[in-house]
Amino acid sequence: MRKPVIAGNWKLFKTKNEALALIEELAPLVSGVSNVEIVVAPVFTVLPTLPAALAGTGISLAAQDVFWEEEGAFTGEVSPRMLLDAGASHVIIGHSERRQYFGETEETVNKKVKAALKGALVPIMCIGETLEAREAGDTFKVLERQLRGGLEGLTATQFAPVIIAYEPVWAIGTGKVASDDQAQEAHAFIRSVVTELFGKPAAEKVRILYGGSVKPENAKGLMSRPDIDGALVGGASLKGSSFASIVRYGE
Ligand SMILES: O=C(CO)COP(=O)(O)O
Repeated sequence: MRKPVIAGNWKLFKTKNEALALIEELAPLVSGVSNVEIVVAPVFTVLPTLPAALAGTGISLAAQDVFWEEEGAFTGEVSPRMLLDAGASHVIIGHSERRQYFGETEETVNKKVKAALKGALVPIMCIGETLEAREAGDTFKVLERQLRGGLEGLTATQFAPVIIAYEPVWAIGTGKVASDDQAQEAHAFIRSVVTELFGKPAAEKVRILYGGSVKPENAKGLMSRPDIDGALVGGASLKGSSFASIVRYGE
């Protein structure tokens, strides 16, 4: 059995005090949840503020990006070691917003995934097709390219901690969630590519999260599909009540 992961990507929202207020609201609402892994991903500057507030809540901390070098003359970047130092255990890599606005490519995603693993961080590697690619019938082609590129050079053992997030770009922030069938179809395909790359045991173990307009109303339907092992939530993670409802989708 794969333990589901519900992760909140706060994107470019929440200052320190706003983040602390959100955790104060969220923590009691998810206390006692042990069948789901809960992760929140604030901006870099907020990371070191949260470990004290998260202690004993069972909620893990993720960064939204990472650089692949450990240290050096790389102005503006943050390394895996520094994320660990700030209290993060996970890191989102290759989000479509980074691919779209900040020149992230399969090659940079691959370097970041490898650096995160080497630095003992759990990578949450994001992939997903644009509307254009879906309409052209290229969804699987894009997903396969992003998977093979992002995971290139890893052994099955190295791959083991990786979490994959399928986020169709057309569903992000649009309110247009993928149907349960569309998401399941993509997730099953992703698992089949992981089987080819790393073998069946790795594919059976890997958690594949769905992201794109996940809300309390649609979480349960998505999560009931066999290959959907969690959610990467944007907008609905910014409020304690809605994020907690998604975490408690099964109740
Ligand atoms: O990009 C996302 C999470 O990483 C999804 O964002 P929304 O839930 O706001 O659509």
